[in-house]
Amino acid sequence: MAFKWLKKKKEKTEPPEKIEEESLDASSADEAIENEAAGEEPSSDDFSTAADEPDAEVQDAPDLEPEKDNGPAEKKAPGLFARLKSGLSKTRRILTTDIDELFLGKKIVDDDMIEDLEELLITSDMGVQTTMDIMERISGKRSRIAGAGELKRVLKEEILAYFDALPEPVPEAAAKPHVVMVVGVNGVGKTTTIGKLAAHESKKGRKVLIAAADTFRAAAIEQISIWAERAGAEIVRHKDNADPAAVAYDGIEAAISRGADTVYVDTAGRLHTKVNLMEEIKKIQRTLSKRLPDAPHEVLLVLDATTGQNALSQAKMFNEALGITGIALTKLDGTAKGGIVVSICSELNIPLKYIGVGEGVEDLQPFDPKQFVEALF
Ligand SMILES: Nc1nc2c(ncn2[C@@H]2O[C@H](COP(=O)(O)OP(=O)(O)OP(=O)(O)O)[C@@H](O)[C@H]2O)c(=O)[nH]1
Repeated sequence: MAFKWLKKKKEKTEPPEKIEEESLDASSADEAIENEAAGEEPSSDDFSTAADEPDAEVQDAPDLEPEKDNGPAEKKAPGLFARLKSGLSKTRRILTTDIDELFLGKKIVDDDMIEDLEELLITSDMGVQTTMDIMERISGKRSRIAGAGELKRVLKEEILAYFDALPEPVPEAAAKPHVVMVVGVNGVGKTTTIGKLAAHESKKGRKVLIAAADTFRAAAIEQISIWAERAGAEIVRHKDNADPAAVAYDGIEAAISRGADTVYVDTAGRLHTKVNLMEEIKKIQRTLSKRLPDAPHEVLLVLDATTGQNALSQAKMFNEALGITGIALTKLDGTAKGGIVVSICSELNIPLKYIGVGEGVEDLQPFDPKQFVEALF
């Protein structure tokens, strides 16, 4: 494909900023769908009223009010899907509206339509390579595509094929304690993701311990302590600027002696291009395996969807350094570029485990390929 649309791009009347603004309205419209979701409790996502700062270095979880039951699974599922749809509304608005428009006044897929579709996929951040790949396969099927609905169905099929080809994720209950080291660049949502995962685990009755190994930023220890308290998890923390590997070691030690099921190791955000910081994180990983062979069982890389294709280079470098076993992709609700999910799955051979579609606890969801494509188109 020659990407002829690049030449035409300047002629377009609607700049991306405009699309984002309009999409905000779509987002609120989708909240209505969410509210309709049968029997769903709103998630408790206000963490501003946190309890006092803990003073002991190793702390027990406080007794918290048990969380409200969201009802039986069959009630919960539509609620989660509605959240997913709501979170992906910016991307969906671009993909579906524009695909519908492609077919206005036309009955068959012509060359112009192929070019426009190519542009659409690139705009949603599916990446050049993945887009070319998809377009080649769609071109081969164009005689069978007679309308927008059929085109969306074929696109869903093609995208699902990437998801199906991914390796199986690490099973969660295989080791006790199951040690999860959480890594990523600054501000992608590592701490928040740990907080949400810890809350889910605790809710399932599993004993969770968090090692606050992000000792670089004073506020980070406070932030993770608040999440731990909220989730009913225990926390191991040292003073600011302590050796993060020592915190990680003490975390595993405490988890073994207390019979914790899962340990999350929070690490400081670091640029994947800074050699010394990448060496530091490798040291944390080695230290974990010294105390517990095979640990960390999971190296979870958190990526921010709003950074687009840059997320791919982050993933490649973290993977080279540590061997990433799973990805959590956050902030899909903040972008019209949700196509990055497809790009990540097609270009990296790493399971996408979780996606973040909002700030509430329930907005971090296990990645479900079928639900994702349904929510996308
Ligand atoms: N809208 C939205 N915001 C999110 C999501 N996940 C995380 N955030 C927000 O992203 C911001 C940064 O999250 P943190 O968890 O502090 O990020 P971090 O990676 O731990 O940051 P550092 O420790 O500084 O590297 C916070 O304001 C979170 O609420 C998401 O899925 N959607």
